[in-house]
Amino acid sequence: MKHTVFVDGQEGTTGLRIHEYLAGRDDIEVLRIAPELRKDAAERARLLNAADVAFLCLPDAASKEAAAMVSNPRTCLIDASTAHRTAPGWAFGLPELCAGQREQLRAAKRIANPGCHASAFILLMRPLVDAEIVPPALAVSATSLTGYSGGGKKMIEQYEAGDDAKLASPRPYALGLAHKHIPEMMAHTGLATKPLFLPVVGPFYKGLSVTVPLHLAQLSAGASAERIHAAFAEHYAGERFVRVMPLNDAATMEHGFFDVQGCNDTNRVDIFVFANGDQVLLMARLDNLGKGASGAAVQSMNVHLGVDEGLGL
Ligand SMILES: NC(=O)C1=CN([C@@H]2O[C@H](COP(=O)(O)OP(=O)(O)OC[C@H]3O[C@@H](n4cnc5c(N)ncnc54)[C@H](OP(=O)(O)O)[C@@H]3O)[C@@H](O)[C@H]2O)C=CC1
Ligand SMILES: CC(=O)N[C@@H](CCC(=O)OP(=O)(O)O)C(=O)O
Repeated sequence: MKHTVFVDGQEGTTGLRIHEYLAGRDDIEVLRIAPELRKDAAERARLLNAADVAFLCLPDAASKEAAAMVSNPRTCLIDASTAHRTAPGWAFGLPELCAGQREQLRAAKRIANPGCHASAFILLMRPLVDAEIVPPALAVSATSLTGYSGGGKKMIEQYEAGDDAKLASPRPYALGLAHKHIPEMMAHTGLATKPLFLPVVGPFYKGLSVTVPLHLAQLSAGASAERIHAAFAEHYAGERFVRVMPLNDAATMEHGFFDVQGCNDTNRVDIFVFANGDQVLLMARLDNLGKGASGAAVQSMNVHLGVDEGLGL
């Protein structure tokens, strides 16, 4: 029997991408809302409760509203918004987070998909906190470079209108140092000090990389670039969607520039460690619409349904 799937927010950036991933799957029957009813509460509630899996690809407030509409105990919600990522009763949709995460996603009926910046940051920091290389109290800084599709339909329209010269250069934002991903970055890494996080949006459609600079002297005794790299290799051994690149990746070093778009059109995360003496640079890159959003949501659905985790990805 096919699993029924509904995407609430089917016309949005992440919703459309999820539909692309689901197209061609013969184990899934997609329920579609009539375009003129896509904001009609009663029709949304009917479809949410008819689905085995419902993706919420909505602004935070509408996601909370949708979650409150579900009374069918069989419906599994996978929320792409920020609304539930640290909420009690919601599992975090990052199968690679730690041992036991897949079992949680298999059992959960409420799954919160990680934010795009947060996915990359957490995948860098969690293994190092778990391996006791990064002390949980460490004050960490991170920068993220992201394509403009991360800002959804409105930002895409601004960039594609092509009439604002200011958009031609990279734009740092969240200068209030309170980006909405910080709570999940702390909750799912175990870092006790609020990271200083600076995102930068650039004039390209998609692709994202988070960079975390570290000084070995600030880390636990015995920390080295080799130990950091080994901790990643061990944590992600056997993970099909995480690729730990060689220490000081020769191809990137030779080229001299980092390719932020190198994971585009994949569900993959690439992890890099660059080091020189006491200084280490950690980088994780992903497609913000792939592993940063819609790909991750489909991956979590696959884990929940107990089918091949890479189906459709
Ligand atoms: N883009 C990205 O890279 C990522 C996005 N996310 C998150 O995923 C969620 C969706 O983002 P994204 O797809 O980019 O956003 P978009 O703005 O592209 O799409 C959101 C969609 O939701 C629709 N919508 C708004 N309110 C309602 C409502 N009350 N009922 C039904 N539909 C509604 C909008 O309708 P209309 O078309 O009329 O505007 C729009 O089609 C957000 O919470 C976002 O923060 C998460 C990770 C990455
Ligand atoms: C370029 C841009 O604006 N990106 C968005 C993040 C997109 C994302 O991951 O989204 P959610 O947490 O909303 O799900 C931002 O930084 O707010």
